[in-house]
Amino acid sequence: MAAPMRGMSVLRQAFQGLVRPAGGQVCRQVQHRCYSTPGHVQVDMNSETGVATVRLNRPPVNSLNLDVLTELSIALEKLETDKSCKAMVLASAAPGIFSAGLDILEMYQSTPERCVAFWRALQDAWLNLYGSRLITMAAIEGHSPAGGCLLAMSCDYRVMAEGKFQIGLNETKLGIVAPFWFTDVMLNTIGHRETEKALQLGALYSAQQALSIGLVDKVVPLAEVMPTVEGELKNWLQIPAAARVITKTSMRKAVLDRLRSQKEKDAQFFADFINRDSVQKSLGMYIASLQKKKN
Ligand SMILES: CC/C=C\C/C=C\C/C=C\CC/C=C/CC(=O)SCCNC(=O)CCNC(=O)[C@H](O)C(C)(C)COP(=O)(O)OP(=O)(O)OC[C@H]1O[C@@H](n2cnc3c(N)ncnc32)[C@H](O)[C@@H]1OP(=O)(O)O
Repeated sequence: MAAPMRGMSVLRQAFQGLVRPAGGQVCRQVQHRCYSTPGHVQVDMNSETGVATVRLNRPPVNSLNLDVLTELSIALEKLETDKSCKAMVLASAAPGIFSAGLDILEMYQSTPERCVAFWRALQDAWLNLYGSRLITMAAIEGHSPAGGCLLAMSCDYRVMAEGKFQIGLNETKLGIVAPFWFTDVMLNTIGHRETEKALQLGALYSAQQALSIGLVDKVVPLAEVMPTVEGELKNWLQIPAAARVITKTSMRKAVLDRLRSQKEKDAQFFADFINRDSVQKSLGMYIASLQKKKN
């Protein structure tokens, strides 16, 4: 195993295949490169098709903490600069869940410094995903509330499993407020009227309801989600890449620039907002209600 290089995090080196982290695997084959680390984001690059599958892997519910968001950002950056990569499928390695959204424990009784670091990691992951040159598709094989919904909406296309799973920005139900850039992405996805209702109510939609308002693009049985994504990708891959990328960039630029121009202010605002007594009280009650559900 190569020794870690100075000035470069072990995590980043692991993703670049330079070190083999303890307990992890870095496998290189002719057609597939899998970057499997003890971390929470698995990347499988098919070099024959140019399609990478990125799986969130933080059981039980893929809640997004500082580590997951940092790993996701690094994985996306790496794929962005990989000339052989044309498309990325965002999926989950945990059954029944896409992502439960932000890790609520990162927002509850945390320090202001940790809150700022956590929020910066979320901003970077989102900027990398929403601003990606790649074709991005979400394979939603389970629940996808809040931050999970943000990730899915930030892709170019969404296929969701039918059944009991729900998707939506439910922040108000936790006593918190969807940040402006979450709102912007939802506005771009389902339009003003539906967003206004969805955000005020903190609505969580079934797959069929989500389809009817345009929050997802296709609903299929669970086992068909991945094959459907792969089929749809074939259409997208036929479009000349430069024309598609310019179109995507021009449509998303204003929303991306809005956050880019005020990242630090946004992070400070989050830390201040989340540490308000009233917000902490709401979060505490929400955490208790999640635990009570089980008893
Ligand atoms: C004026 C102001 C203007 C602007 C605002 C400025 C700033 C913005 C401020 C704040 C915005 C912050 C944005 C937040 C976005 C988010 O993503 S918040 C997270 C919201 N997520 C949820 O509400 C999901 C909650 N979870 C569930 O509903 C269920 O767990 C789910 C349906 C996903 C799965 O159900 P099930 O399979 O039955 O699993 P369990 O419920 O049994 O859960 C298993 C264990 O996981 C724990 N858990 C679940 N979700 C989370 C989570 N998001 N974070 C941390 N932990 C989670 C759950 O408690 C169980 O733990 P246990 O086994 O009991 O220890």
